[in-house]
Amino acid sequence: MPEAPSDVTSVDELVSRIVSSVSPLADFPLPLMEAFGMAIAEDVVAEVALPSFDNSAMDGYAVRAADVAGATADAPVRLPVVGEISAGRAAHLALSPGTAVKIMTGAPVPAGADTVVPYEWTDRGVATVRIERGADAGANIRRAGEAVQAGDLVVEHGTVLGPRHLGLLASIGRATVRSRPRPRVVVISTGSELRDPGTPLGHDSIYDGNSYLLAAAARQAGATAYRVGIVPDDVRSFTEALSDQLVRADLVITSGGVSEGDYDVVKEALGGLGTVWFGKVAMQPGRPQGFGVVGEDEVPIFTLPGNPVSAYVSFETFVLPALRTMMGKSPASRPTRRARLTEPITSTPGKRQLVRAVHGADRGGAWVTPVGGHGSHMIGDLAASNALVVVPEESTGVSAGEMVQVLCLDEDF
Ligand SMILES: Nc1nc2c(c(=O)[nH]1)N[C@H]1C(S)=C(S)[C@@H](COP(=O)(O)OP(=O)(O)OC[C@H]3O[C@@H](n4cnc5c(N)ncnc54)[C@H](O)[C@@H]3O)O[C@H]1N2
Ligand code: MOO
Repeated sequence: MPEAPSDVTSVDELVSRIVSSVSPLADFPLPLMEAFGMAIAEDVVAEVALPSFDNSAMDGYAVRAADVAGATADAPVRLPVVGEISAGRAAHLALSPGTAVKIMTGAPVPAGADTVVPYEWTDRGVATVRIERGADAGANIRRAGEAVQAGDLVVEHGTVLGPRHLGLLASIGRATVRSRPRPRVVVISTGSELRDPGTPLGHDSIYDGNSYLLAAAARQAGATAYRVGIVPDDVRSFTEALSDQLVRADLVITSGGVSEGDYDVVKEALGGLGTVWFGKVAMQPGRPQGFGVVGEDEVPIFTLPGNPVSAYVSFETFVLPALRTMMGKSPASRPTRRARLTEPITSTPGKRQLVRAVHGADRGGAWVTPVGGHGSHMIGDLAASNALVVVPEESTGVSAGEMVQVLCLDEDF
């Protein structure tokens, strides 16, 4: 039966509430490697040109093109070698007409030279060199400013820094760049039935998979994750654990204890504060949700449902946009891609369904195949999937062969 609209919040409404209520973290200068994967919060203008001086592209001899013009194996040119310049050990040499200077790749071209003859065209002579082929003026010389000019805008505000950006920033001499830091995310699992992996299980206990699932998802999103682990279904223990953790948190994620049970500790502990909303979202899985702020610093908190698939899908739908907003990354939510559905999906109208699936591509284009069943405890299916098919709220089902919207979970964006 479709939900009564007054009872439930739509996914889009909650996402936009979340995105508009979290703020980007303050930016500050970060050492380059710490800024890897983060959005830069400044426009970077090169203060130096690259290359910063004319330099050789080859190991060989710096000469004047006119002096070697017409050289052949049968009619070689012989020039005295008057010096040697290697990269990083360059004397200020000037080349006189009719002479050669040995030069290594990257070394500054001496004044007076206008070309470099590679070793391969010579006898590699030390005192004199026999040159068997001429070189055009300008050949094998990398000109100052050819790669980047001083004053060029090299990295734009908002760019997510990857290896190539870091290489360029270091090359123009930047040791730090203004960037927003990684949000510090604290992950707390609630449930008296939970045990740590590696410890014995009782007949009614289960291992805490969620804190690993969620901490890893937070890390994959670019955050620093602190996995606090298990807190039992006891309001005092939960409140203590939460207030202990708030000092190091930019964002808190809890799992479990938010539905209608008699021991739903998260709801009980936070429900009275008035700063955390609890409700139902028109989404499957991930119906019970909570979002708000806690503590003096008003740290955003997401109280995700305990079923593992629900917790993960809720992270993807609600926490990821918040983290990306904090990091200054855009878009906040993962963009969907279109793919051809290979098997039918049934759906009840009134809620958005996010179906675990495997996504791939062949010569016919992108395809997506649902994995497993609907149950939000089916973690095996979750691990076997790499995508979620988004079945819209109004849909009554999708037939095989139709095009659908897909979230590709392991793709960077
Ligand atoms: N009467 C109702 N019952 C339930 C409703 C409802 O509307 N009315 N909603 C169901 C839905 S949908 C979900 S989702 C769950 C959410 O429950 P909670 O968030 O309160 O979570 P728990 O009850 O604590 O646990 C649910 C389930 O997940 C397992 N779990 C919990 N934590 C972990 C963990 N860290 N690692 C692995 N598995 C975990 C737990 O053992 C339970 O099996 O509520 C439904 N009930
Ligand atoms: O919504 Mo619960 O998240 O169906 O399993």
